[in-house]
Amino acid sequence: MHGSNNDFFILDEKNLEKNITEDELSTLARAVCDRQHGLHGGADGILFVTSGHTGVAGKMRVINADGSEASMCGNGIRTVARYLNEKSGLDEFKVETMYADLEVKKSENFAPDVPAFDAEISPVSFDAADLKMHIGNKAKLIDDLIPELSKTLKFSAVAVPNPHLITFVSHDVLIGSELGKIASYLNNGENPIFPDGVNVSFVEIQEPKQIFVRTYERGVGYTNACGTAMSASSLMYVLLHPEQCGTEQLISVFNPGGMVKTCVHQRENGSYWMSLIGNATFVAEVKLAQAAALKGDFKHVVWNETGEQKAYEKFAAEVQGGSHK
Ligand SMILES: N[C@@H](CCC[C@H](N)C(=O)O)C(=O)O
Repeated sequence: MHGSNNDFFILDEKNLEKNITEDELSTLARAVCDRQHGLHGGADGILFVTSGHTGVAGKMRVINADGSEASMCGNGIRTVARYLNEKSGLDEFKVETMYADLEVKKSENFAPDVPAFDAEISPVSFDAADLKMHIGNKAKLIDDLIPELSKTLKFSAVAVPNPHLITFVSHDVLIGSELGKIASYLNNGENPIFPDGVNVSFVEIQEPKQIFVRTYERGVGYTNACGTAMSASSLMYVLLHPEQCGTEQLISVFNPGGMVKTCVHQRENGSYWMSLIGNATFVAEVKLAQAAALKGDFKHVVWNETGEQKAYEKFAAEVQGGSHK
């Protein structure tokens, strides 16, 4: 499945041949997601679906391509929402994630045969402790320089709740090599600023209420799109450019894999949350033996295409023609 071509394998615990250990889940993610030797060209991660606690339709765990676990995945939760919607028949329900039970609902199709879902992205925090960010004794970072990374770019850090570092750039910087340089350093596991890594996004404002987000993800690398990054970027856009866009206004967020819509909300207590609305595309139904998959042996995989990708590609080509990419 994918959201904006940010692709995943959904693995439902109910379909396992036998219980999987934490180490095996991580090994499986590395094996199936590998872009060279993985399953059908690999993926950005595994979304592990379990039943969850009372009051939710299911629980989503996010295992990155490198086997690490993330607290949230914005594009992923829409595909899990669709998966659970088709299993339960419910159009609106909650999904348990690492830190919160999040509201999801079926949305209007983005285009013919391009089903879409709307997901709550929350909780939001700017605190260095939540971000596991160490920049001197700074408690937060909003539109500020990090001289070790760049003499000119100003960064903002926000957890939604996975950590994001965001900077607004020109078109040339957006498509240049600086994102890769900065993000690979911050995700090398040795740097003192984000020792646990961080998702890094370069954002171009294309016109009022329209941005383009390019992301290098922790645990993955360059991705077609990152839903939490697009939500975090929308929040920073509203906070830093209130003259262009406020809360409760729809934002078109373009990315290398397509386009989503976001909306920033503020609760009475001042805290923020975002709606992330975008496609939830099922590419194929896949069957493979558990033991073979763990060894990275995909010779006997059964891969049945749904046929949905064609409609998505038509939609993506149309919307990308409409962005200023
Ligand atoms: N692609 C996701 C985010 C996945 C997790 C991320 N790599 C992390 O480690 O925080 C999204 O759509 O939000």
